[in-house]
Amino acid sequence: MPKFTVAICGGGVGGLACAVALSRYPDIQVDIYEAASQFAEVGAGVGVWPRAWKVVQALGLDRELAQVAVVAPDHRPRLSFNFRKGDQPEGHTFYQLYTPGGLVTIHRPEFQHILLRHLSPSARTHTSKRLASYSQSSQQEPQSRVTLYFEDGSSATCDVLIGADGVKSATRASLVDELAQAARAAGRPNEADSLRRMAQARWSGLSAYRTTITAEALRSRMPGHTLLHEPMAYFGHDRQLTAYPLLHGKIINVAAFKARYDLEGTTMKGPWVTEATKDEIAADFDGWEPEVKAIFQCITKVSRWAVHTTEPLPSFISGRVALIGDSAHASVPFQGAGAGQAIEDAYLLATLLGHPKTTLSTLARALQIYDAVRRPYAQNVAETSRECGMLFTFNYPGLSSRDIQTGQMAEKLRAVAETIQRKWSWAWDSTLDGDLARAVRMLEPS
Ligand SMILES: Cc1cc2nc3c(=O)[nH]c(=O)nc-3n(C[C@H](O)[C@H](O)[C@H](O)COP(=O)(O)OP(=O)(O)OC[C@H]3O[C@@H](n4cnc5c(N)ncnc54)[C@H](O)[C@@H]3O)c2cc1C
Repeated sequence: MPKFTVAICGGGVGGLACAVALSRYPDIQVDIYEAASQFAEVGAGVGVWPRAWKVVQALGLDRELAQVAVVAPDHRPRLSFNFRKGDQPEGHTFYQLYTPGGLVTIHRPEFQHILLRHLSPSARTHTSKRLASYSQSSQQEPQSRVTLYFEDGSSATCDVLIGADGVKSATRASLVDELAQAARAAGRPNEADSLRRMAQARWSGLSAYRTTITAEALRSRMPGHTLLHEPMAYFGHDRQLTAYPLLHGKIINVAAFKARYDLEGTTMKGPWVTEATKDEIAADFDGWEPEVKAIFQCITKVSRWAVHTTEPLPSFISGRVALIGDSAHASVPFQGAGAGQAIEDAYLLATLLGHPKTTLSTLARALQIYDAVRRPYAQNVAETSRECGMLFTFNYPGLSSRDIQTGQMAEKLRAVAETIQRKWSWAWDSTLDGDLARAVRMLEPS
């Protein structure tokens, strides 16, 4: 007989990492509800920094992942990313971003297969189950349950619901509605109105072209291309391109961004993901250096994503419901941190739920601790990701792109790079261990 049941809504990296982390506790029954008809990831890469990689190791996934990932040798400090100013005919490398601990780059579908393989046999997966909303009793009694309502008309119940349903999260919409109702009932109508606005994701003003190319194609176009050996980040005004090798260097992940910060926060009309052509991307990066042009020439298929984010929520939890990953804190991807943050949320929440002190009657407390420990950190990472995006595209306050085009270029670029290095230091100078220990201490007051 399980001590309680957990429903996870969404089988992306966050939801599956959470299910794998909960699989360590045989007394918790896990059900995963995924909207798609099968578990499928976008055929792109994901970079994982040391903080999240340590969680991957704790979950016992690292050996299998190392077979398919590009891992820094022995995880020793190394120079990881070359920063190059790319919006001119002759590229100019202005910085080498030092990434102590290294970056692990993983092909997303392989990552998902490995997570699925590590689910406990008792974890039940349900596909074609798109959550519409949920309800729960406002009285937090041990026997109160959460009811999930799916778009196909069916429903399910659980003791805890974890919303891992990404940036368009239906769980977040229901949770924000609960928080707004509570604010209104407490006589805070203004707070209720601003909460309601947080239910939906907002366009960041960024479009991301996402694709992979083969190293073979790139080698035949430009045998000495830097990307054949090292990750690259190319910078220009309102444009940025990050690329790195995957699958032991056989393929190269490419993410090219176009910024319209004047449109940040607006509502995007039409689909968020559309097909694009290599001519469109080449036109957006017209005048860029030959290395960048060579990348575009190798493209066979490319899609364009309108990158959406969420406003900082005042809570990731409500009663017996918790949000993790992009449903809680979707950010722009300029620190390569969204998936890593989802993995950290998943691991910390699962550790609290699996702890012997957590029972049906203390569930709400475990969720409160999750919120108290994870929310400030994850929201800070989302904010620094936004700042890095502005630096990458030379839109940072006090940073004029004219300065960069003209005489003061070297000095300004170095300042940009050093700021980026500083803003990324969270990724390699800290671990989740301290937060985990603090969370467990809060569960076990002396
Ligand atoms: C261009 C780009 C590059 C990026 N690069 C990196 C990187 O290098 N490193 C990094 O750490 N992060 C990166 N990210 C961010 C990362 O992709 C996300 O933060 C991460 O995928 C979030 O994981 P998640 O599980 O929370 O959500 P998702 O991966 O979006 O998964 C959500 C799941 O929920 C399902 N779902 C949705 N709605 C429902 C519903 N109503 N009911 C049931 N299921 C539902 C979806 O089908 C999906 O399977 C990048 C993002 C972009 C756009």
